[in-house]
Amino acid sequence: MDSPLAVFSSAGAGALLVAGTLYCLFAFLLGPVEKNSNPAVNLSGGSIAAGNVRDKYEFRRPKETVRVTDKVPDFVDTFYNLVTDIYEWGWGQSFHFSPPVPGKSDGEASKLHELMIVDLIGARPGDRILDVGCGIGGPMRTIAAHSGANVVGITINDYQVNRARTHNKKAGLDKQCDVVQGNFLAMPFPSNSFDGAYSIEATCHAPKLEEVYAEIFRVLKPGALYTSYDWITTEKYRPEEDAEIIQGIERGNALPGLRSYSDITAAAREVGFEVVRVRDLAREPTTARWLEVGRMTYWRNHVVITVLAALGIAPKGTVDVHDMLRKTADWLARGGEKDIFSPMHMILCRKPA
Ligand SMILES: C=C(CC[C@@H](C)[C@H]1CC[C@H]2C3=CC[C@H]4[C@H](C)[C@@H](O)CC[C@]4(C)[C@H]3CC[C@]12C)C(C)C
Ligand SMILES: C[S@@+](CC[C@H](N)C(=O)[O-])C[C@H]1O[C@@H](n2cnc3c(N)ncnc32)[C@H](O)[C@@H]1O
Repeated sequence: MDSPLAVFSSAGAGALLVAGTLYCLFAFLLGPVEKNSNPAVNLSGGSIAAGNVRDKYEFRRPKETVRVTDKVPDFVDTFYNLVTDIYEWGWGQSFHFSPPVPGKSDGEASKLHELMIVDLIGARPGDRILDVGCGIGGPMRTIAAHSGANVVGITINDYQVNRARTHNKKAGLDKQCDVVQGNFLAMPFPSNSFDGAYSIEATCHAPKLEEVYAEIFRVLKPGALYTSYDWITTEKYRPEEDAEIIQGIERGNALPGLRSYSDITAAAREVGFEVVRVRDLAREPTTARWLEVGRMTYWRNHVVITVLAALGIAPKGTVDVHDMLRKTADWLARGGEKDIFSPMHMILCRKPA
């Protein structure tokens, strides 16, 4: 007969095995902890009450992209209420793409892409830098920590302001990083008050690019630099063949209409900027490596969200939003593969001294 100690230790080993298996399954389903500063159990509708998420999603699902100029900021705000938690959970704290860097992980490549901005605009300790359309502040924290500059971010979405402030505090950067809710088409900042500015994949939400550029121009000090990574259609885009792909991208990302690469330089010059440099950072390699959402990842996330929504932990409607994002990812990949679309068209401008 087994000694009581032996029985106890084999039961203990069994329990440990079950616990270990459950933990691995849980970690597999919810994703790696370091990536998910926002675990799946926190998925919400942003500032929209959980019970209203489905109605709001129905509201923002028109077949046509919203093009009525004065409705765009509200529409974009609703969009970010619906997607912010899913983005943070499934992508991270930086809501943008980045070119792959050989030998570096996706996270490292994303940081390098953000750090390039420090060099481009020459951000230095003590400078006051503006982040136009800051999301939940991933890039802001990287740039502030690396450069020693103070960064002020603006986003239309109140929920993102709260997330960004929480993360700034956690990172010990709340003295250097400030976030305000507001419309980048009419910013609550005095003229000539920033030493530099940048925007990452945000000005594509502006119905008229000249309007947001004019605001950035106004708040920059003379001689200061502004850089933008923006979404554009490339010279290979043929509306008669490719319109469906571009409309798919616009619909799934709350864009009022993608602009051609040539419109970017024209808009910058129109508001008075000197254009210093222009480069498409997505052109090599030509495949859409910047959007590799594996099928396994999608299905894992789909299962997690479906279960959480069925249990009433995630709001009803989250499954629809997630499904919409998967379709969006397909349109983005098709646009990238055909080389008719880039999310990383870089422009560097100076406000004349
Ligand atoms: C600049 C913008 C957003 C760019 C990207 C951050 C997001 C564009 C598409 C998003 C995603 C698509 C698929 C999702 C996936 C189905 C889910 O399981 C996990 C999250 C996704 C990967 C999600 C993450 C963010 C994007 C890549 C726009 C709005 C101007
Ligand atoms: C794709 S996210 C990019 C966020 C951030 N730049 C990053 O890379 O993590 C676009 C951002 O632009 C902001 N935005 C869009 N339209 C805006 C507007 N009219 N005024 C202020 N912010 C706006 C959104 O709220 C969101 O924070």
